[in-house]
Amino acid sequence: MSKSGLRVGILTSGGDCSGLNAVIRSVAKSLMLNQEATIIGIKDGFLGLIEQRATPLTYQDCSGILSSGGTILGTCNNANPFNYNGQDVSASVVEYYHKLDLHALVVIGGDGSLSVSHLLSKLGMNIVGVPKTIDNDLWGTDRTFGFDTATTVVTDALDRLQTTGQSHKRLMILETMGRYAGWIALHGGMAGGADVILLPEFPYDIDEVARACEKRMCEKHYSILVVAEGAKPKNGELTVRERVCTSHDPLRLGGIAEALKQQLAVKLDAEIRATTLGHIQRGGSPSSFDRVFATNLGCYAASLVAQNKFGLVAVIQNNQMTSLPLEKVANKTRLVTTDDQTFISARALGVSFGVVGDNFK
Ligand SMILES: Nc1ncnc2c1ncn2[C@@H]1O[C@H](COP(=O)(O)OP(=O)(O)O)[C@@H](O)[C@H]1O
Ligand SMILES: O=P(O)(O)OC[C@H]1O[C@](O)(COP(=O)(O)O)[C@@H](O)[C@@H]1O
Ligand SMILES: [Mg+2]
Repeated sequence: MSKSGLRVGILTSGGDCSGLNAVIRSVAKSLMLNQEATIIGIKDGFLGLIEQRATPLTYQDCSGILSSGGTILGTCNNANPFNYNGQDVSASVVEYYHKLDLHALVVIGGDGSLSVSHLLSKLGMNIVGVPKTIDNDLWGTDRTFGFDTATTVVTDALDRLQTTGQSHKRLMILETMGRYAGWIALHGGMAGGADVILLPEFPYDIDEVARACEKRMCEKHYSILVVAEGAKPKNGELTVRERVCTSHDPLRLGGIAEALKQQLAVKLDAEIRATTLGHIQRGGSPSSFDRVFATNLGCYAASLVAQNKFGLVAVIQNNQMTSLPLEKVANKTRLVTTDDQTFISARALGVSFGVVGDNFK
């Protein structure tokens, strides 16, 4: 046991993203170095708490992982302690937390995981949350780590699609992730110079999309369209890739790029190719921005633990680290709005969102 006797658990939950290991390293090293804490790694998110799988992390375990993608702890996006195969196993999760003799638990997760964390903290667990997701859709924080890396992947893909699209004079469609939020498509699309960006927040009019593509094809003989996986036509449905019935939100989105290609093919006299980036956006080494940001978040979360401040989420607001109560963040998401500066810039540059006039709603 460490001199201070402080025992802190850590877990990663929900879809992985680049920078998870940077947070684990930062939380663990700063608590070990400054509080002489013992760090207990919980395996596979909340599943590890349910199935009682945890192991101490040594300083060495947390070294050399800053640049690696994924999570050394594993993760899970369908293990809800309040509904695990139809049963509420939250009491045994709390019991296991006490059995591990934890002073606190750091949960690195997205909207779903932070909602679970809020419920567990109401049952007496000392929890500090660290927001993660490539989707950048968490309420209360200006951004999440993993997002910069994901948009960098989108940008690289668009640069590549541009050269091949230009050579063949084609309309190139790229589908990004993001669930019901358009942040990845908006930022990736802007960084990659897209002509048309379709977001979940603003259902598109297919004739307007066709008009915008045709205009660009006439002007420069090729065009780039970015579509978020959660985008849908006006009065239309989401495009669903699969259903994970054990998940709190069973829908897995995907396939809109191919669907759009079919819809546009009958309206345009142009060759069209569709690409879906998928999990490439989630994997691999974090960008330098995400490494530093994730490290800062981890250190801040560790400082909250050291000060016995629990039931909180470490966030960034106006470039300052601060914290918010879990209950404020739980069950909320942050979507693109028309007053977002990147959206405003896109409109000023003539990017089409497939919406007629100013009919954004
Ligand atoms: N609103 C919610 N209330 C309770 N549990 C939830 C809620 N949303 C998701 N969960 C559970 O939280 C875990 C992670 O959720 P998920 O949405 O996959 O990831 P993320 O934390 O990245 O949003 C899963 O075990 C899921 O069953
Ligand atoms: O890996 P899965 O289960 O296919 O889930 C895909 C979803 O996870 C994400 O990559 C990340 O979402 P979360 O951060 O909320 O887990 C979404 O963009 C995407 O819709
Ligand atoms: Mg989520």
